[in-house]
Amino acid sequence: MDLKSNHTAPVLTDQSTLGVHNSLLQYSPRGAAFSSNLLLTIPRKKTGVLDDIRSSGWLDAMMSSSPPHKKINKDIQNELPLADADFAYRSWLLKYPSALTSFEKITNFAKGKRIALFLDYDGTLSPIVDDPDCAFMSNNMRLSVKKVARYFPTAIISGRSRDKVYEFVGLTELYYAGSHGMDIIGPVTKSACVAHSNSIRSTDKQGKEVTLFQPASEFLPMIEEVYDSLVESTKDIEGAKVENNKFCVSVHYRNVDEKSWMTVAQRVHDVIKEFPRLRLTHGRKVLEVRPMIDWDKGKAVLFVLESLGLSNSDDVLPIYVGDDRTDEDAFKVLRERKSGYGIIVSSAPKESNAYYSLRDPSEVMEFLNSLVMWKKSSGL
Ligand SMILES: O=P(O)(O)OC[C@H]1O[C@H](O[C@H]2O[C@H](CO)[C@@H](O)[C@H](O)[C@H]2O)[C@H](O)[C@@H](O)[C@@H]1O
Repeated sequence: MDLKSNHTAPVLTDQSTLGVHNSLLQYSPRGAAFSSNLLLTIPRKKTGVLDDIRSSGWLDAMMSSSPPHKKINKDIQNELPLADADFAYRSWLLKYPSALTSFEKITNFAKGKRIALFLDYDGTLSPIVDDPDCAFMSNNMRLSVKKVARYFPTAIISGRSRDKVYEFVGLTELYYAGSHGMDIIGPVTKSACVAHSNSIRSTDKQGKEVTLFQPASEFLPMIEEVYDSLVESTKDIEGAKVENNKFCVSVHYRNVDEKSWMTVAQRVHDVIKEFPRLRLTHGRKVLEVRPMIDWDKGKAVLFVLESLGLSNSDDVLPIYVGDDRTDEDAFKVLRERKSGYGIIVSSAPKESNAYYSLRDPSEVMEFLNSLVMWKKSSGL
């Protein structure tokens, strides 16, 4: 990869919200009707590091950060018996209808429009597994993504490093955005050049000319440093794993005994307090450390649409499918634009900015296959 640019990062402007350091702010749902654990609190007082961690809601967020994927007899988030959990899920479906049962409605709306597809990776195209290095997507899923990309421009928008997610997906016909959209590779088009002054021409692994956009490139040395510090400071916590996602770092605690989650939070807090230009967000059993810039998956979606010449257009229908809190930024952008649909992938009720839902990656695959069938049969 040929990288020459020295970009200036778009600066996050809401750092002083409620006078709280941004690293202590996290995704706050619109109002958790089903799971009160999802209501995250903002620290009222800061008398010490441990107080910060307890009162900031880090632990609450860590507890509620992912539905269980192994235990099937209980909804651990609410400790509801199966029948109640099922009832809660069915009630939730009234607010976020299944994209499969609403398929006709979606395609009716898509008539005469060009669909642009955005897919998150972990938990959307591949099931959540204990070892992040083994989150492989199935061959059937790969085939479905390949087919759908023949008909609709398709981009993967992941928190992973772009190289890693490409390694997992392995399809050259897609656009890729890694590090929560802070590392985007797309086609060389006229609109890509004007899409953002920070875009540069580069070459991909196949030697093809591409447009590269890395709004946080100035943070690379800092991310390397924080990665090394996090590895060092968590090395004695059994099960903790630190992943370098190039422009952000993930600290996984899925395999850490729950009794030590506080220690994980404490160590991460201790490290990032030395880096005031970094912030922390919560994912599924993962703490994500990233640059404090005004860029997220939502901005990445707009960037890709613009690069492809598909923005500002009434005849484009963007669809974004994702399962995590960081995907909410993209759902929100589509909702605010009043064009396009967010589809949340979840087997448990949770508040979202999405319009529709799918239960798990197997339903995502069914949805992608249905899009292909619809397109073929409509002869459009
Ligand atoms: O935006 P995404 O593509 O969804 O990436 C978000 C994070 O995904 C990965 O972690 C998650 O999936 C792992 C594998 O199933 C799982 O072990 C982990 O608990 C999940 O949080 C990835 O490893 C992270 O770096 C991404 O930030």
